[in-house]
Parts: sequence; structure tokens; C-alpha cells
Amino acid sequence: MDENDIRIKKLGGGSLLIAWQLRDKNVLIVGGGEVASQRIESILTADAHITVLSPQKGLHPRTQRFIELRKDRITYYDRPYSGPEELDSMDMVLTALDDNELSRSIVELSRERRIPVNAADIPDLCDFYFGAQIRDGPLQIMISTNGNGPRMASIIKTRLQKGLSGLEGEAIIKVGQLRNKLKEREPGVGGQIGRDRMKWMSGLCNQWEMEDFTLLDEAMMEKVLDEGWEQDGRVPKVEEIGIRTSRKSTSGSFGQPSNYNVFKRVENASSIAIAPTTFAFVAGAAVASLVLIRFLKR
Ligand SMILES: C[C@@]1(CC(=O)O)c2cc3[nH]c(cc4nc(cc5[nH]c(cc(n2)[C@H]1CCC(=O)O)[C@@](C)(CC(=O)O)[C@@H]5CCC(=O)O)C(CC(=O)O)=C4CCC(=O)O)c(CCC(=O)O)c3CC(=O)O
Ligand SMILES: NC(=O)C1=CN([C@@H]2O[C@H](COP(=O)(O)OP(=O)(O)OC[C@H]3O[C@@H](n4cnc5c(N)ncnc54)[C@H](O)[C@@H]3O)[C@@H](O)[C@H]2O)C=CC1
Repeated sequence: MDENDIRIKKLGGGSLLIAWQLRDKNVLIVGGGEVASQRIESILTADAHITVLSPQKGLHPRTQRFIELRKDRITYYDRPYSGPEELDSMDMVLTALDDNELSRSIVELSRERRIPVNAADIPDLCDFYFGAQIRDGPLQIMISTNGNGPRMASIIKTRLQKGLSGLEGEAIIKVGQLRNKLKEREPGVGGQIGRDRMKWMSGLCNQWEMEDFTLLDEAMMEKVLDEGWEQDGRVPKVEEIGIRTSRKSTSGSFGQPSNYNVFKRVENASSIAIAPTTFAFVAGAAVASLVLIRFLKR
């Protein structure tokens, strides 16, 4: 048994980290306090429709503000939760209540209906947890301690934020546009064409700096494809594209020979090593996790 076999044998004890697509789905939030206001913000970010149930007097000012400003997405009822019919047509249920018994009963009813549910006050009964979030455009980083220490998640978030340049979101947007252009030029799903596109995109992402991507405009993107993809999949240098970066060093693509060819370079590389990098960009989002019990990084 090698090291990887041992790792596989030990897999478990964490939770699934996914970027859940909630666009236009219906989410019920029972409660309107501070925690509910945080839930509303997270769910609005995901473009879902939200129903909030809470007597007016229990609304946190932030919840109040969300309800006023986002009538397009939030339906608010100034009344207590009335019973199981509130769950009809819901795709997700969240409770943020100061009433543990009610929270528990809503969880049970949701589970009977197979609706994913989170109760802010009963971790053991949650189908999923919220986490601390770092967002920059399509970049989404969630820090989860898997229920062990929410405040620790918040502290680690602050540390990670300091390690980011602030260019990542813009760079990922540009990479997404370039990938779309590549797919327009070279359509087709899967097979050799898919593998070639992935190799080329991975090579480009590996060799260019974040800043280089942020400086790409439409014409430059076409040039990257002309001078790179169309030339046996080489990775063009940033100077060839006319990008003027602020960096002085000869790092990144400056260090590569001009005929550097990604297809050749990765021919012998393990596809397992390439796929995760690629998929992070396929999604247009990066989700990093810190499950403190067992993993520091996946
Ligand atoms: C299980 C989970 C369920 C869920 O809500 O999904 C849950 C449960 C509970 N939290 C409680 C307390 C606190 N929660 C926070 C803060 C956050 N809590 C968040 C998530 C989660 N909280 C899920 C697990 C996530 C994980 O483990 O990683 C964050 C990350 C995201 C978010 O809420 O959106 C957000 C930080 C966001 C940010 O800063 O970016 C703070 C600190 C603060 O407010 O600054 C405190 C006080 C200090 C402390 O306890 O650490 C209590 C009451 C405990 C008690 O009564 O003693 C319970 C219930 C219990 O544990 O029984
Ligand atoms: N997951 C997390 O991040 C955290 C979770 N918590 C837990 O989350 C829960 C909520 O916390 P807060 O928002 O600070 O509490 P809060 O007391 O500010 O809010 C409670 C809300 O529930 C509403 N409510 C009460 N009975 C209701 C009913 N029958 N129907 C509809 N709405 C009803 C109230 O109007 C109020 O809006 C608490 O149980 C707390 O233990 C607390 C801190 C962090």
C-alpha cells in the first residue's frame, strides 16, 4: 500500500465542499435577526428567491434594509411561522430562530420532504453548514471548520484575505472570457479537442501572472489565441501580446523559451494533476477549504 492508498483508506470525517447553484430557486428563511440577515446576504449572492418569515418587531436593522431594498428577490411576511405548508415549493430551508424547539420541528418537517435544511442553532441536525467567505467576483473561497469553531473560521478568513493580491477576481473574469473565445474558435465537447483546450488553458494560467490576465482586452485575447493556440498550442509571452505589466523581474513567462509548447510539455504529465487546476477555472470559481480536524488543504 503506497501513501496514496493509505490516504484513500482514511478518507472521511469532513463535508462536501461545493458551489451550490441556487439561481431562481426558492429559499425559506424563518427568523429575521442578525443571523438571518447574514443568511439573506449569502443567498442574495446566489440569485435565489427568498421568503422571510418573522414578526416585524424581531427584525434586525440589516434584515429590514435587505427587505426594503431587494423586493425583487425577497418576499417578507410580518408574522410567525404558521406550519408545514410554509415549506411548500421550497428548495432550501434555513432557520435562524431564538426558539430551539421550533427550529427542531422545522428541520424534521423539511427532512420528511427531502428539502435541504440548515438550523443556525442545531449543528447536529444541519444538512450543510455556512462558512466564512471571501469573495472577489467569481472567486469564492469558503472557510469551514466543520462545526468546530466558527470564530476560528472568521480569523482564518482575515489571514487568507491578507494573502490575496486583490487581482484574482478580475484575472478570473478575463480567463473566463478567453476560455469562451477558445471554445467559440474550437468548439466540441470532450475527446482530444477537450484535452488540448484544457492543456493550453492550464499552461497559460500556470505561466502568466495574475496581473497579466487583468490587463487583457478583447483584441489582446484574440492575439493570445492567434499567437498561442493557433501556433501548436504554445504559450505566448506577455510582451508579444502587447501587455505592459508593472513587474520588473524576468519571472513567469519571461523565463520561458519563445517556442515553449504546452502540448508537448504536458504530454507526459499526469492528467490527474491537470484536471483539478482546470476545473477550478471551468467553474469560474475557486473554493478552498480548511476543515481543521483533518485537513489544512485538500
Ligand atoms: C455549525 C454552524 C451552523 C451554520 O450556521 O451553518 C454554526 C453554528 C453556531 N455558531 C455559533 C456561534 C458563532 N458563530 C459565529 C460566526 C459564524 N458562524 C458561522 C458558521 C456556523 N456557525 C456553522 C459552522 C461553521 C464552521 O464551523 O466553520 C460563520 C463561519 C458563517 C455564517 O454564519 O454565515 C460565521 C463567521 C462568518 C465570518 O466572520 O465571516 C461566531 C463569531 C462571530 O460572530 O464573529 C460565533 C461566536 C463564537 C464561536 O462560538 O465561535 C453558535 C452558538 C454557539 C453557542 O451558543 O455557544 C452556533 C450553534 C452551535 O454551535 O451550537
Ligand atoms: N450560525 C451562526 O453563525 C450563529 C448562530 N447563532 C444561533 O442562531 C440563532 C439566531 O440568532 P440571532 O439572529 O442572533 O437571534 P435573534 O434573537 O436576533 O433573532 C431571532 C429571530 O427569530 C424570529 N422569530 C422568533 N420566533 C419566530 C417564529 N415563531 N416565527 C418566525 N420568526 C420567529 C424573531 O423575530 C427574530 O427575528 C440563535 O439560536 C443563535 O444561537 C448565533 C450566532 C451565530
